[in-house]
Amino acid sequence: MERSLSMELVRVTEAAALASGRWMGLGNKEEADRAATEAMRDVFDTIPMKGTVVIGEGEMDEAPMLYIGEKLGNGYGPRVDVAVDPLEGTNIVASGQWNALAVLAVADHGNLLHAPDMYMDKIAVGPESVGQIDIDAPIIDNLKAVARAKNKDIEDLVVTILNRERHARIIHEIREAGARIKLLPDGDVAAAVNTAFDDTGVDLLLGSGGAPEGVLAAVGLKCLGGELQGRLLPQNEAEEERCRKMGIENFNKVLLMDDLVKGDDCIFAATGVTDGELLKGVYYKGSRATTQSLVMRAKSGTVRFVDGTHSMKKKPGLVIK
Ligand SMILES: O=P(O)(O)OC[C@H]1O[C@](O)(COP(=O)(O)O)[C@@H](O)[C@@H]1O
Repeated sequence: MERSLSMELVRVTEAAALASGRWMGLGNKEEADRAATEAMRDVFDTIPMKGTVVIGEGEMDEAPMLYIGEKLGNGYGPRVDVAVDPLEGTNIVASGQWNALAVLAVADHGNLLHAPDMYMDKIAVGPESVGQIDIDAPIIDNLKAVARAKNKDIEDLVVTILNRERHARIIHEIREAGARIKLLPDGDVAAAVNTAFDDTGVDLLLGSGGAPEGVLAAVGLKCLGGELQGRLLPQNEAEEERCRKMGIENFNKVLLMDDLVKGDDCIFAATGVTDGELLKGVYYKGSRATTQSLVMRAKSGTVRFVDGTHSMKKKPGLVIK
């Protein structure tokens, strides 16, 4: 993949963030998501690539755009697989909370896990703790290993986990071990990526969230030299069947980094929609708006933060609401 593709792709997440940020706090997650999806779709067609959506807004009959199998790009660049979440954290935007992102990942054709839309158990850490975690080990062992790797006491660690009833046992075990916790209302892609940045103050992500989000986070962590381990959690026979349809026979298998995204020819791009620990959200002032994005390429290991100032007058399609 050409390295210039990363800078092109950040325009896609910027557009989705600019469109959906307008819906912050308005209590309408569907419209916020629709705005992000339409804006993302429009810009994709200007990007020099032959892309196919492998993680998107749903199957062809469920989603009008960015559906699995949809072709993206202007047809002239590399053949790539694309994972998108135009608005990661629809409820976050609707209620004006933290860490909503417009996010995508691109990898060489055939290199992204075609993760079905179901839960995935996850453990994610930044570079210092790579090789130290084990999704099958007791929580306390993982906490001890990460504390050792980061030269911290367990009491110094901060674990992020979605604030869900299904996580009651894990939360109890983390508290028993003495580590601190950040309970998230939503948004475990940002939370996973945050583990790779000291400034965010977050050491580990634990618990289950969306499987598509797990693949997106794995690409982000691959670019940052971190690690995510996952395991699909089909809840019923229909979900097991969906795994098989996506080519996943052994859904109990622990998914390691190379199962989630093969090789290192992959790009991750995200733009903040609402403020987060890592990225600022969209700010509007008159006819201008500012964005902050993160764009990274695993092959080169380059991590870029991109601040954008946009003239909304020149992007009339984005003055949505
Ligand atoms: O809300 P659930 O069912 O626990 O699902 C968790 C998933 O939902 C999210 O919090 C937000 O997803 P949406 O943007 O689709 O609302 C993800 O970050 C996370 O992986």
